[in-house]
Amino acid sequence: MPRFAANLSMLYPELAFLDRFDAAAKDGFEGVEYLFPYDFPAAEIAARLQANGLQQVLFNAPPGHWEAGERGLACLPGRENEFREGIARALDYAAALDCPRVHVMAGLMPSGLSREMLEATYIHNLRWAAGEARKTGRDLLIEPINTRDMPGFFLNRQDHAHAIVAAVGEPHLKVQMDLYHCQIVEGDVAMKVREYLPTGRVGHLQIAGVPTRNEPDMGELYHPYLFGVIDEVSAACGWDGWVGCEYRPARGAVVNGTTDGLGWLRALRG
Ligand SMILES: O=C(O)C(=O)CO
Repeated sequence: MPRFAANLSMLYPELAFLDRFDAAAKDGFEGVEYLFPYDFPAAEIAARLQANGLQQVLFNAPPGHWEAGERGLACLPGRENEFREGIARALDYAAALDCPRVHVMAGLMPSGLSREMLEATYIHNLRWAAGEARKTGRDLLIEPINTRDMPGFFLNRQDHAHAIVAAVGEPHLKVQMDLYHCQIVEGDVAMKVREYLPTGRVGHLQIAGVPTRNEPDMGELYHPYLFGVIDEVSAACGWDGWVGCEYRPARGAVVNGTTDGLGWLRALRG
């Protein structure tokens, strides 16, 4: 069975953020991920992790003006200084939370700029950032995201993400492979797991039911089969990453809605 991490930005929506750590541990999770820690002092989050015996496995670098609709800065010409400040802040939090990986969102494509210019900026920024991450022994991740959920997002496909990682040429830059986005954009998910996990360039997996982004036992993907493929390929190639449960509980923000929806995980645990 893969190692599953609770995504605290989406799971336990009925609870205040800091109370979600406790809830995840009670549900048997040993790792957590979420979008952003920056509203809280790192020491306060570290205390929650420690009190619950949880590992921080992933969070995101500052994405620009999230409330104004921005979704990352990495491909945006003219925002390089802000990008670098965000990476420095993220790496400080990663050190305080003992988190081995940070997701760096690409950004939305501004109108009037060529893809070539965005790609050159993206590679330039990522090369600098991955060099900073290397100094701290942590990985930065880039994630292809579907444009139904995030119209205009620059990075959408696994092959593009792997080409970027190759072009950057830094071992501390890896791909965050979200099977939910992968199914929506590309399909053939099991074969893509077989293709990409053994490359050593996948730093993290994420899952959700497709198309509604609810529990993985809902929708068109049959996750027990995919978990078997992940287990088989991991055993063969030595992949030992986490699988983030990044879905919205179908029952929403009702008390125990997330826990009630974890039947898929209880079934795996036996
Ligand atoms: O929207 C997603 O899938 C993300 O992981 C954003 O970080």
